[in-house]
Amino acid sequence: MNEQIENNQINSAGHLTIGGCDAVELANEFGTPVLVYDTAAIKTQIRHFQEVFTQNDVDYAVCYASKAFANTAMYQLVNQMDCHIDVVSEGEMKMAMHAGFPASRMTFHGNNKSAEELRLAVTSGIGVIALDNFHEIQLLSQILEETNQQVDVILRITPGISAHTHEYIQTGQVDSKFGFDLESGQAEEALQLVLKEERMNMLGVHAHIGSQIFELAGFEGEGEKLVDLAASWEKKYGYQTKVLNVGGGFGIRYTSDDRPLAPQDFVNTIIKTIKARTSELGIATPAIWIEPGRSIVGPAGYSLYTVGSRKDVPGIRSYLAVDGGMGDNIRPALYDAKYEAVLANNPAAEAVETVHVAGKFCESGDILIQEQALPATKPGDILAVLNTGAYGYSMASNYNLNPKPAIVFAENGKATLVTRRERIEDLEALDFNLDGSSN
Ligand SMILES: Cc1ncc(COP(=O)(O)O)c(C=O)c1O
Ligand SMILES: N[C@@H](CCCC[NH3+])C(=O)O
Repeated sequence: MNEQIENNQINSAGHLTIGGCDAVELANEFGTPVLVYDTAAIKTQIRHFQEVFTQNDVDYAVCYASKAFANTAMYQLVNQMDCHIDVVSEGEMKMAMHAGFPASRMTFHGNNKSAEELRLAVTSGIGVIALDNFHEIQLLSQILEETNQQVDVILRITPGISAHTHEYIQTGQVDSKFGFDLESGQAEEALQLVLKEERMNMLGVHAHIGSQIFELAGFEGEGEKLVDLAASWEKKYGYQTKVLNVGGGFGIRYTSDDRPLAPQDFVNTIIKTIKARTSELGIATPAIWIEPGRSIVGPAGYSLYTVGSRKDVPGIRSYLAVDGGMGDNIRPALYDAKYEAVLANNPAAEAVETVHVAGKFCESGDILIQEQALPATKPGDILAVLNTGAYGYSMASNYNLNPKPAIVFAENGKATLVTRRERIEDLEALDFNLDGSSN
């Protein structure tokens, strides 16, 4: 049996359970593809992050990076857990506020925030704006003047650290579209500008070195660089950094071969690194903020699909097709990301063959899993792809006009539909006829 499944995740019917709910019954009730979250797992991970800060006795904020997965219920859940959130668009900001999430606990990120987005942020009382570039400092300055507002800001810097992860998801290295470069003095120039802005309250510094990182070294280097920067700014400008936001990026287990540290262990090391360096340099330890996305929602998510057709290419391989694919999970096609699946209607059955799990999209690259050992399957079986909670739904598309899946939250044997399946009518509603009339 797949070692990522717990023994207590198989019920008396021999089916996989998620949050105490029978996965086959969930598939029957809500249809497939459906994305199911074990919400207890989300809460437990958030608590682990919170505990590691309290154990180390530092001021902190756990800012859930909502780009990893956002819907109304998720914003409400993280609000209940006293998290902050990171938002990167008008859409994320508006949905979070609509869900009742207070703007004061939001950090607004992005490398090309529009004037409208910045205006919405400041007039809604956004907690923090993460300044990313010189154009934005100027734009925000005008908007604050025009709206007669004040705002807390942090400077996003690129610390020049290349974390060992897929090139597309590295963001902290020097050659990055995000943030102010440290080495060339851009970050310091940005500080000088912000300190002159009476309507901007300089809260601190932010860095994010990449995503799905397994090694500690990058985070240690990041922590040290941020403290060194804070110390040098204090010495030179008398400016005391109140917040060091170290971003997210804590790697998770996708396949049985992955052996990451527990996410909170990365954070423990970051906290210890920062405390040691601040004490060495004789400055106060600022509050430490983290922005985990993947580690909060990734392992909690399961994508349920129905098995359909099959193609056996003699002597080469077999393709087992499911009713979703790159439209609901682009990661294998985009990053060559690896996943594992289990047969939800019999997860304990012995594997008898290795197949390619193919999606239904018109693209040869629409292969969800390259090599998956599985028991014998037949059309109608339910396949559960594991650890699909992060950057699946949030990067979903309507390629081939396939509607996006439904989302269900499961906990203590109770399943709640939190996002209904998209209907083709939802997409048609955006369109007009050829002559421009309503259709
Ligand atoms: C600024 C920022 N913070 C946080 C995250 C979340 O990263 P992860 O989901 O890897 O924890 C990202 C995405 O990589 C990001 O760009
Ligand atoms: N979307 C990426 C991570 C990038 C995060 C954005 N900074 C993934 O699926 O792994």
